[in-house]
Amino acid sequence: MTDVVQVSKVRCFDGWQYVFKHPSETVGCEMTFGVYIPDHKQNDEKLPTLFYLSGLTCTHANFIEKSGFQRFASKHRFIVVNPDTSPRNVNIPGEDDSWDFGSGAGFYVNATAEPWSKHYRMYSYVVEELPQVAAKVAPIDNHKMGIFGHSMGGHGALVIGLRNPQLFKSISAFSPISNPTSCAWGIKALTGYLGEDKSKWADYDASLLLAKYDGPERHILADQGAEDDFLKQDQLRPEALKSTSKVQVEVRMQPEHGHSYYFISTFIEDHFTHFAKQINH
Ligand SMILES: N[C@@H](CCC(=O)N[C@@H](CSC=O)C(=O)NCC(=O)O)C(=O)O
Repeated sequence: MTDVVQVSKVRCFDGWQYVFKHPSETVGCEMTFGVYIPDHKQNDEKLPTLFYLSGLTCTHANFIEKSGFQRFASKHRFIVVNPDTSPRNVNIPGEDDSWDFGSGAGFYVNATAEPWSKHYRMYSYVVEELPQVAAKVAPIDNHKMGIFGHSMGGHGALVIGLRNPQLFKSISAFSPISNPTSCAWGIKALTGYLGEDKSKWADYDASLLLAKYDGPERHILADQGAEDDFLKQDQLRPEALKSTSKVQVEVRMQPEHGHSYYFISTFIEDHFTHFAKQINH
């Protein structure tokens, strides 16, 4: 028996877009996530799987409804799993007061500061619980998993991918918050969730993790819109993502593009091609 409940199922590009919900042990509330499953042989065939992390203010729905990813997931026969961006309705005073902190803004950290530490554990949710829960409803090949995301979710994908290279064989991002210890969004979130001691923040900063990464070689693809207002406000700082001997970081500055899902949908195909290359090379 499974405690995962199907919320919806829609036919899309030779596959099915599902939404599920389940009671999460990790974050202590009900969590909703999307799963796209392309048509495949029914007999025990496991499929490569991409996990997508969304940005500030998003639920599971933004990516499903706006990115057009299903066409390419179907073409490559990849499963795609995408969670919500935070716990919700957990009765923390002020949880719904900001668009860049609390609900819709979990920042993919395990909070240690009160009153957030009991529920705001999105790092462990994505790394430990979500792959297991999703595997109850989809034929995930857990040797061929990758992670990508947008903005706050791009930060989450970079951090989680770099810290868990055995789990996630591919990493890519759209307009990631690349250096959260040095931008306003990141400083607000890390102070609130982890406390004032900045030495505790480094494990959640991709640019700092890159400098000390010593795992298997990686090629990270990051697309960035050159006209993105958040880039101009210095929230994203892609220049902080430096290649190392172990990690080639390819930041593609895309002229005339902004931060929105119009930008994501324009380049989404390349992130599926990137994943295909990383798991097959
Ligand atoms: N406060 C604004 C801006 C919110 C916004 O732009 N969110 C982005 C992610 S920003 C970094 O994580 C987003 O993906 N929005 C969802 C969408 O569908 O575009 C606002 O509330 O509009």
